[in-house]
Amino acid sequence: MSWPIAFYSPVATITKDEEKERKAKMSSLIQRYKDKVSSLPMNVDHDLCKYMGFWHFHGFWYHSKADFSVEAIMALQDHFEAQPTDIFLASHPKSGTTWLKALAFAIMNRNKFKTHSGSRPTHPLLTISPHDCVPFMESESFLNNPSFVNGLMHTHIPYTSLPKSIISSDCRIVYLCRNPKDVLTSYWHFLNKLKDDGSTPTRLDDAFELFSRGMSPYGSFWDHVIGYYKASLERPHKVLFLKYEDLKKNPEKEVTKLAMFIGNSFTEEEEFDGSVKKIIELCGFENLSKVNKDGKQTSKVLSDDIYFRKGIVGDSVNYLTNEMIQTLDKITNEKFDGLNISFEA
Ligand SMILES: Nc1ncnc2c1ncn2[C@@H]1O[C@H](COP(=O)(O)OS(=O)(=O)O)[C@@H](OP(=O)(O)O)[C@H]1O
Repeated sequence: MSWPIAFYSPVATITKDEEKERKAKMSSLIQRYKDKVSSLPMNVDHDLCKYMGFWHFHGFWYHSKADFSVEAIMALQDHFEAQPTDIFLASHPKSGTTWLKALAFAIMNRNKFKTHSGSRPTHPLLTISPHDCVPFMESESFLNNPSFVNGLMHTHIPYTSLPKSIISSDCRIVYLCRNPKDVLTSYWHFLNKLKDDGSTPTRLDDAFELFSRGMSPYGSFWDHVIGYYKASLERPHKVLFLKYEDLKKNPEKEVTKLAMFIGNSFTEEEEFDGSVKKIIELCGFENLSKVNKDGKQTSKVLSDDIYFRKGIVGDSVNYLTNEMIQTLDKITNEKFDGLNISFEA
């Protein structure tokens, strides 16, 4: 079966009729995958699945309430054709995706848009969300209209479940990893922000129990990290492994590394004239959270401000109990045993 439309179409310009036709074909294709998804195993063995159900697919868990993603992954696996020049940003949810999107977009488009000048600044990151600058592959809007600039896309798909062409085309992948305790803390806050309809908030100990059993969207968190980490050792020129904590601690070094890896190294002049610092500032939590603070847009599923909370390292100590911290540290030590992955916080 071939994809009903040309799937790879950078910044496609299509007519309204073509768009309508594309959507109709896409929803019938997705419907076929929905039938497959309904036969996947779920975490029904657990009390919490009443309000936090997860499908199990190719060794990872996917939130059943956001069930579109599993169909989308199946569709992408069967039909997505990556190009060798594409750049894929990858992360487990709540690991700093928004930040990575902003940085990669700003680096790749630094000669195109103005951040500061006497005239009106034109940089998209001064007015719109990083999520609108870099599309999320397994989303409905991307599948319906796969347009993007510079071949830059983001995915949460685990390495072993990526569409095969992403590996075989030899394109580059940047993975951002974060301390699991902060990932859980961020995810739990996010879950409850989603419930601004007054429904019962998710309790932290419930979120903790599921997370530590590997049940987070695209989890287990640890297996997600291990997949990309090992790939970065096997294919260092094609897979770059970054850490949120390193970006916080030494942003210039990490941003320079990122720019070099994606083929947009800073020139000596740029390093000298403060260009790296300007990008870091533009993509910093302070600036982006300000730009995206009035995020309630009716046309969007999620508001822009939902991706910004504190943006710091180690906030988990303010929420997790000592017992939770010890359990997560133990899992992390066991899972990452023999791997050079560690976190300060
Ligand atoms: N620019 C910048 N710098 C540093 N940190 C940032 C930035 N933007 C977002 N954040 C923080 O990242 C957390 C959200 O994670 P993600 O962006 O991965 O979320 S998502 O997966 O796209 O839904 C979430 O972390 P917590 O504050 O710990 O909840 C955000 O605040």
